[in-house]
Amino acid sequence: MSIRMLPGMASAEAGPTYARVKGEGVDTTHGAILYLEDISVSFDGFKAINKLSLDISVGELRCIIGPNGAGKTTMMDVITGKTRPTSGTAWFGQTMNLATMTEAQIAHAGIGRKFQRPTVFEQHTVFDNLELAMKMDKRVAPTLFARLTSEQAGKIEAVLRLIRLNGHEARPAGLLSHGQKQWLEIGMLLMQEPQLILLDEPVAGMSDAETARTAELLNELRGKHSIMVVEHDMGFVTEIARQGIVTVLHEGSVLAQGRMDEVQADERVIEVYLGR
Ligand SMILES: Nc1ncnc2c1ncn2[C@@H]1O[C@H](COP(=O)(O)OP(=O)(O)OP(=O)(O)O)[C@@H](O)[C@H]1O
Repeated sequence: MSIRMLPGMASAEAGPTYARVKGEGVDTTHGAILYLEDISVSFDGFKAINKLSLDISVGELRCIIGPNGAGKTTMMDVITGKTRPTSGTAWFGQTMNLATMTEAQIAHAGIGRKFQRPTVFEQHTVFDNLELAMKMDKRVAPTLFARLTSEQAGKIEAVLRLIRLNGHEARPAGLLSHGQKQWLEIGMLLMQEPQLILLDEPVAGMSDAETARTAELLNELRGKHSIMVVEHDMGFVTEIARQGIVTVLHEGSVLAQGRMDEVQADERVIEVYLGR
């Protein structure tokens, strides 16, 4: 991460920002869950994001790639309300203007983000982590110590299978491998049923086998959730992009967009990656 901190800024890794509840009232009648229009972000006059426009369709798995410093993290910070755009607009569905919402309101509306570094509750078991994530929903907080309904238990079971941690549910999360912790955190996001999931470098630090399993996991989520994945690992991106759109960011703008084979063959993309 090439993030320079300015006084008063919160750390990008400050902690989990889970979407709290399934988004209600997200108007996706025109088919898009997210619209970024002409977004710019300046830090002391330096344009980290420069007139960026991008939209994500409902159920799409969009991969975002780009060299270091391209503005990928800053873009996610704008979507989650951590950084305010200097100009431009960001819409969640047709009607929610993200620029007027706080980080907590955006999370509550249904945008869930997973940071690069896993932030699971290490002392708690895998099962408890998933249960706690589900019960962070403020509306059910009074039932924090109540028994799970069979529907809730079934949901946890389904997520455990999906994240390949069935059989590990009684283990303290602190004893999991790095990859397993990342899957658990994805599971915790899923428990909250976000409308849009943002994953920041999900396979960073994973073994090849863990990376392959993460690709399988994301392929299983395809079509069921709207997901934006920022990743440097091109093999992984190729696995999950399939025939979908890959967006290449460079100097804060969209440099190229298309299928993975198309963007990989694009001279401008080759140039920024190889620095020719
Ligand atoms: N808080 C900040 N203050 C000043 N400059 C910043 C700040 N955050 C990011 N930048 C700069 O903005 C540019 C974009 O950074 P950003 O972290 O969004 O890029 P990135 O594409 O996520 O890079 P990487 O792949 O290395 O994580 C970089 O030049 C970075 O140094």
